[in-house]
Amino acid sequence: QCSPETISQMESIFVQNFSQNQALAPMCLHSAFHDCWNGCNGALFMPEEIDRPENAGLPPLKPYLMPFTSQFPCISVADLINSCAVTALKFLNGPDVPVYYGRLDRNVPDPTGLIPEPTMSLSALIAAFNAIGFSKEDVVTLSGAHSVGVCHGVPMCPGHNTSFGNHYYQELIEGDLSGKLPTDVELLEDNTMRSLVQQYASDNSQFFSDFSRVFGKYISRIHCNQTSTGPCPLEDIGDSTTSTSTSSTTTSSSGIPVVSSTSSSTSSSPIIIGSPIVISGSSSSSSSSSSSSLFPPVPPISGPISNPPSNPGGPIIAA
Ligand code: HEM
Ligand SMILES: [Ca+2]
Repeated sequence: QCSPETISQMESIFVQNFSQNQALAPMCLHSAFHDCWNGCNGALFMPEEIDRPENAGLPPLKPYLMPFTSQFPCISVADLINSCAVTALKFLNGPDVPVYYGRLDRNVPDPTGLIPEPTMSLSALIAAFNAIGFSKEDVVTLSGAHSVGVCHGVPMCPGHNTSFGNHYYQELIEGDLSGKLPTDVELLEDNTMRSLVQQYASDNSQFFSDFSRVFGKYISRIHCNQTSTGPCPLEDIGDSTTSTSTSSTTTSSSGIPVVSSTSSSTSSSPIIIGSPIVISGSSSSSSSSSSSSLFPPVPPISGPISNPPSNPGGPIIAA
């Protein structure tokens, strides 16, 4: 297990890299959502998992984060993902989220088809979260993560997507639906959920404290067969994931609909704006050939941003 000093060393590397590439911090936050759905176990980066359509947008994170495990052998992949996520949240001006270290990695991919699809109905979305112990209010809270980042290159909160905050809820209320997912817009369909959207829209500190609590709970979800000092709320699932959940529904892979205009019409085809893959030539520095993959080509956020992404030209991994 890493010392607090090592953890903070890692976090300062994250922060340095976040400021060099705008796409990175939202990706880290997104990755914790995906790794922890079936338990924070690092399996997200297994080859069988990362390339699944449900993980679209996340593959560039793997070659960025994995080298940390050789630089800092004390950290598990699962802890690395969560460390990056909570550091990202702070970097993006979001709240502090309690995080502990000591998760163990699992060498079996999680079942496919568990992560909620952006096209699912509100009732299916609520049911999916209920099944893992989260209320419909929690769905409203967690969805606020879409105040940052992009969906297939489209800013989720255009003009505001580099800062975590309640502008997401304000845009929903105001009917400014550009860049929103169908599941975002659906939060207005249910009275209870809509009133929480309204509360958050007018009270950022309530949003922050709820997000900190609910996301903190979410990233503490590990399996009980992992010897960890942290919370352990999930049942032991053993280590033989047979082909369970055959979930036929992996369809929407390439076609995630994003609400494109301020009207409520959804476009039937995916909107992919610009966002060319910029290869950050890891030009100079540290001889080793592997260093070129340390900072991967992550797509820049298109649309208005406060702070243009600069080409990092290679990783900054402090010795
Ligand atoms: C409620 C169900 C959710 C659905 C259906 C959903 C779906 C999606 C989709 C389709 C994307 C776009 C990925 C791409 O670029 O192709 C996305 C992005 C993102 N999601 Fe979610 N999400 C959900 C909940 C969450 C939660 C709970 C979090 C974290 C707390 C989260 C964090 C993010 C972030 C930060 C991004 C931006 C990623 C980036 O900029 O690279 N999402 N989500
Ligand atoms: Ca996982």
